[in-house]
Amino acid sequence: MIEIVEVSPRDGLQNESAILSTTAKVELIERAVRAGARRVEVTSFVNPRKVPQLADADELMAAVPRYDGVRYAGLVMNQRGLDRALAGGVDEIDIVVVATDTFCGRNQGMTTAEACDTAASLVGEARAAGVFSTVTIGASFGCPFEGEVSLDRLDEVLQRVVDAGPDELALADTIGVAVPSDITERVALASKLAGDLPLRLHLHDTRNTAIANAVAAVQAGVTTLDASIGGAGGCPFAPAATGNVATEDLIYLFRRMDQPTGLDLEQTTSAAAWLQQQLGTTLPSALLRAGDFPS
Ligand SMILES: CC(C)(COP(=O)([O-])OP(=O)([O-])OC[C@H]1O[C@@H](n2cnc3c(N)ncnc32)[C@H](O)[C@@H]1OP(=O)([O-])[O-])[C@@H](O)C(=O)NCCC(=O)NCCSC(=O)C[C@@](C)(O)CC(=O)[O-]
Repeated sequence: MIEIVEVSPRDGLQNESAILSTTAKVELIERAVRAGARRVEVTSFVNPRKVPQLADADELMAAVPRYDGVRYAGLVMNQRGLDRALAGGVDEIDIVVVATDTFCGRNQGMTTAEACDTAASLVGEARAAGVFSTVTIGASFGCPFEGEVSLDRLDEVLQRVVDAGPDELALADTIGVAVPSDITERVALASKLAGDLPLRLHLHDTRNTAIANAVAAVQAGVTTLDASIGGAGGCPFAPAATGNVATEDLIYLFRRMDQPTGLDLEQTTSAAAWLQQQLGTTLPSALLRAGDFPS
């Protein structure tokens, strides 16, 4: 079984010029849940001046309906964010550490080492509160400011993140530069350092490699992948960022590879069409353009 974590309400919306209402965000989450999503990253608890698209995180948490077996995650990067996420009743927190100092500074005003220290403290507090934690390492495959991220650098960051003790580790291809051989190599490194810690991949499709990378990830033993309805998304602090791999494109891929995801393709594609209309933009999803096969 491939587990797809739906990130459209957070990553999908954070870089859009249109700001959806809280009601529309709730509808997006409900549509994802109706399509079968069981883990949804619903928002982020960051400085609202830096990411105005998600400034209503507290209101959203108060408004979103809860369903048995569905876990809601919130992105946090500092103590204030954790406090808000816990007050909102998230089931999971996702903490970000960016692998290069330049990008980490632009994203969250810290060096990578400071972000690792912060992550360790946030993980500890989340665990004490009974909340599951993931640490996502941004720019694990390349940085828009520093270029290549060496294996040695990733090794160093991975060790510090593993020492922080999260429940799950994620490698992110923030600017969509990875190719399948990079996935194989870096998943092997993470698996070696992380032991039994569950590993998740967060792929952006900036250079049309995300589907190939998803196949490589599964072949390397990763069974949890992030994806976004319609392929919406991108990091506002990375120049020319584009969206995540589209959820419906992964559902199609894995269905034809006889690897169930538990997600409904028709409902997900219909959610993508709805989201496209809400955002007033053309989303990059292939299934939205071409339709299912056989139809
Ligand atoms: C990290 C912070 C929060 C540090 O926040 P900061 O602004 O550097 O912190 P500060 O201590 O200088 O505070 C400045 C103001 O922000 C407020 N503030 C401070 N923190 C919070 C908070 N949590 N919630 C609400 N307000 C907050 C704080 O109260 C203060 O308000 P003022 O006194 O000026 O009125 C900030 O730099 C920030 O918001 N950065 C945005 C980072 C972000 O959202 N990036 C995009 C998501 S990461 C991503 O996309 C990558 C990922 C995960 O998808 C994987 C991948 O693809 O790589």
